[in-house]
Amino acid sequence: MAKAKSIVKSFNRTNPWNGFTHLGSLIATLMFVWSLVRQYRRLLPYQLRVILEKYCQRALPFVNPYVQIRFSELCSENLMCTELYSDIESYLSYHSSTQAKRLKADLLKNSQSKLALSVDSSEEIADEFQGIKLWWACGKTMSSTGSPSLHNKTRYYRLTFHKQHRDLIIGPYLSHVMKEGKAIKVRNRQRKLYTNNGPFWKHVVFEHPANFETLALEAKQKKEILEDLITFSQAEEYYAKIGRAWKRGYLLYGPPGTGKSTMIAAMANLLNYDIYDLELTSVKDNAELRKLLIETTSKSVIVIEDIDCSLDLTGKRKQTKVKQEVEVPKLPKLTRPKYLTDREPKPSQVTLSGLLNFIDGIWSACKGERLIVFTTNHVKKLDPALIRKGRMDKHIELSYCSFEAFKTLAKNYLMLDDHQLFGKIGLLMKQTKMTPAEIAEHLMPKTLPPDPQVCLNSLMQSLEAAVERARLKVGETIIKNTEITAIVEETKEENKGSTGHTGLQIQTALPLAAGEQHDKEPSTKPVVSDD
Ligand SMILES: Nc1ncnc2c1ncn2[C@@H]1O[C@H](COP(=O)(O)OP(=O)(O)OP(=O)(O)O)[C@@H](O)[C@H]1O
Ligand SMILES: [Mg+2]
Repeated sequence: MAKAKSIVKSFNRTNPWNGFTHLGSLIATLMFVWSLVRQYRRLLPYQLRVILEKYCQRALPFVNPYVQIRFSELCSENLMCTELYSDIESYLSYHSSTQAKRLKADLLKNSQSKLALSVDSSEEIADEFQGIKLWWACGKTMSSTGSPSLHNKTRYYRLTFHKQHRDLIIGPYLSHVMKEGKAIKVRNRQRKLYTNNGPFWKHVVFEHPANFETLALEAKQKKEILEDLITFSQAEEYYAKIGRAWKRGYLLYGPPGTGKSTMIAAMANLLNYDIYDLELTSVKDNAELRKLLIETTSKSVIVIEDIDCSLDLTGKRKQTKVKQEVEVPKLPKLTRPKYLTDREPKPSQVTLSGLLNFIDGIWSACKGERLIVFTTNHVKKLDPALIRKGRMDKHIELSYCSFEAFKTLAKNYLMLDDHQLFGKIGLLMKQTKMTPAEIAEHLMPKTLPPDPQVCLNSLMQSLEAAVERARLKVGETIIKNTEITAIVEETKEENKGSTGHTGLQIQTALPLAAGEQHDKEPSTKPVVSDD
């Protein structure tokens, strides 16, 4: 600096052209050193690099072609700083793991095995965007709070780039960093399973191993569901363009043990979503339901299992209420003190319209992607308004195990692609119905290492027994039907004898054969109706 001052002085006093020459050569030297520092900074020791950078920047404020932006971890006025800082942190952690020589390693929150790598404070990372080179470094500054009780050092990331790329870096590059950082965070986060205890959510780490590969389903159905889910998860812009909230409803229905809950876990694993398992019966009223649902985060599956059992959502709520009012005798107020009655579990006041409002109204206003999934064993019991398309966009029937689905289970459980018993098992499966859960239980190894023959034999015996039971049931049904037909004929004859014509039309509801549609109630009584 002293040399620069003397050059400026001599420039004023003596020959001006001489001074220009000196000043020019000094600037050229400094710029040369500066460009060397920038280019080979990673080869220099950290301390030397910091000193050189500091002096070069001081000496060349007016010719320095580089711009720097600092992103602090904490800003008192704008809490979004932390969010931005953490986006950059995940972006750099991901890129640094292949480039940086000095990294910090921490265990991921709530994880015993996953490592989170981040850039060490003395390390610098070069990045490239559309052919332009830029550099990231991190550091610490003393916080302005000065409070001894708080961490008084604030971490920051510093981005350096050439000033001619200012617009490109401030605009598209930083949005790219934020978007990718967020996506990396989502990929690496520990997913959670939330359950509600009254009006509050509690959570545990969600680590269900289910996936679509191991799910026993017909290939066509599996492909359709997978495509639907992936299309949904990638359609943020499309949903915005058509003016619809980014949400999708799935109704999974079918007999117990056909994989409804397993499919929900597979969906969450596929899309990297959290699960909110909503227990409607413990929600006091519609206001509490609203509160719970507003608290759910983006990228989540909101599940209401066995929706037909959760509440009376069949549209007959009023009827039931009136009946209850008649049946329950009112006790004098003094019989139970208030502190006791307050603690008694009260029946939920959540109504069908409350639930519908939530699906269509408030929830739609919440930003982010969400799936809502209802499951039921009795789809016919549900109010059509609840499951109409637009609310429950996709209805998926999970039914008894097909031979194709059985082969998936055999591969999962016994590592078998084929076996001599497969043919016979296939034939038996055509004659009876068994759920994947039942089949899986037979395929579960009884010894280690597993003996496929033992497991397949056990399955075959069970299938044969089921076929035999179904045959007997069909026999009983035929006998019963013959009896009913005889009674009907007799009644017809009697009516003819007394009136000369059939004044009543008699319909017979025949009993269902074994394995018929699950939610049809079998009835053996003849239904009589006036014509
Ligand atoms: N389609 C399937 N693919 C693979 N495994 C299945 C399938 N269906 C059932 N299982 C096995 O059976 C067990 C029970 O299945 P799951 O709990 O998903 O049935 P569900 O349809 O939810 O039954 P419920 O109606 O009683 O709730 C699971 O742990 C899983 O191992
Ligand atoms: Mg279930």
